[in-house]
Amino acid sequence: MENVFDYEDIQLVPAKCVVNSRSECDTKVTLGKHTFKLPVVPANMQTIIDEKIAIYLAENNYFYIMHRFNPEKRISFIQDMRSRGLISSISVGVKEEEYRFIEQLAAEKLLPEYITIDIAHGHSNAVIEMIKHIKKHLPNSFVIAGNVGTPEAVRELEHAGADATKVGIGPGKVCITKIKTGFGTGGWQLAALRWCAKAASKPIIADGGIRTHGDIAKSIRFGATMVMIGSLFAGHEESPGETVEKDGRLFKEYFGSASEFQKGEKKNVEGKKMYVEYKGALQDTLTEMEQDLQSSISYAGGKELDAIRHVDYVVVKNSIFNGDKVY
Ligand SMILES: NC(=O)C1=CN([C@@H]2O[C@H](COP(=O)(O)OP(=O)(O)OC[C@H]3O[C@@H](n4cnc5c(N)ncnc54)[C@H](OP(=O)(O)O)[C@@H]3O)[C@@H](O)[C@H]2O)C=CC1
Ligand SMILES: Nc1nc2c(ncn2[C@@H]2O[C@H](COP(=O)(O)O)[C@@H](O)[C@H]2O)c(=O)[nH]1
Repeated sequence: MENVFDYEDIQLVPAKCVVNSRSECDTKVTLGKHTFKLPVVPANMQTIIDEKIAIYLAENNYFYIMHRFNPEKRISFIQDMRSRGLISSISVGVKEEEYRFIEQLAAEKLLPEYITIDIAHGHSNAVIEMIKHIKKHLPNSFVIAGNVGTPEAVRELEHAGADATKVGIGPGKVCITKIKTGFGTGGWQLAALRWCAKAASKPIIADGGIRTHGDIAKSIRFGATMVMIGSLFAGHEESPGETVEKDGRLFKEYFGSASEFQKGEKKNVEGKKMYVEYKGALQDTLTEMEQDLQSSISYAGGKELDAIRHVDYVVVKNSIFNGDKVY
């Protein structure tokens, strides 16, 4: 791999505007059989999403993926979503009990629309076997498999039956995989996304490393259909993490799914905890993301997300912020 770069090293080049107002630009995206308001999904982590947020997102036509860290609640979660007429989108791991869980869903005719196989090193036989198992028992569920960081992995998981792959090993804000193992796409996630997208024949979800709303547009330019985001969704009123007060300011916890706080033990720890300043209502962030993305589409010279995929870009190594901050 040559010419690696990350989000902060890239600027997209504006094209002639074809709208009179940014409100004319449409941020909708289709994944599988459903169309969603934004090409963005909050990370399937315990301090980012819970059942209440999942219901809110589904009711308001945003994509969501429920985490897998309360495995005993998944059946009732699917039943509840179904009784409300909402999409079910859950996560699974690859251990033996997860095979029985998939069989139980099939036996009870509980058919989630989306199932995400969520493990750290997704380029593995464990994931390939789980994709096949899900496709055998729940052939109509849309399977997202990850995480991976190479074209070989994308091709192998697609070949095994995955409907989408999730790209990103170690670029996350609470991730320490890159430090503890020396491996990953941290620092070159955007280039890894481009590399993987060139090999993909199905949608890619870019996962981790998004620090600004402009990074969503950049992900789409480099091949993502959808973008998974943790830290920007942490710290909201609705966020499940603990709230703490420090020097009169409110913060909420955000911890890694492979941290000791998630695992309850210090074994194979590859994640940490941080505190994120309280951000207010989740909907305000979603609305701002939509507006910023509408603006991105207008700069791309189009009316729909697809326009972003065709713009030129320049590499401006580490210089776009010039010391500026958004807030
Ligand atoms: N996107 C990212 O960069 C990363 C994300 N995470 C997140 O942390 C959570 C926990 O992940 P994970 O530890 O995979 O989940 P699990 O603890 O459920 O592990 C899944 C299975 O994969 C095995 N496994 C895990 N890592 C490796 C590896 N490097 N090589 C071989 N086998 C492995 C585990 O066995 P054993 O534990 O015995 O090895 C276990 O059998 C997930 O939500 C994941 O998304 C974690 C790290 C990186
Ligand atoms: N290496 C680790 N990665 C993790 C862990 N928990 C979650 N994640 C990944 O991070 C993204 C979110 O990234 P962000 O930059 O938007 O905050 C998430 O979707 C996972 O892929 C972990 O413990 N270790």
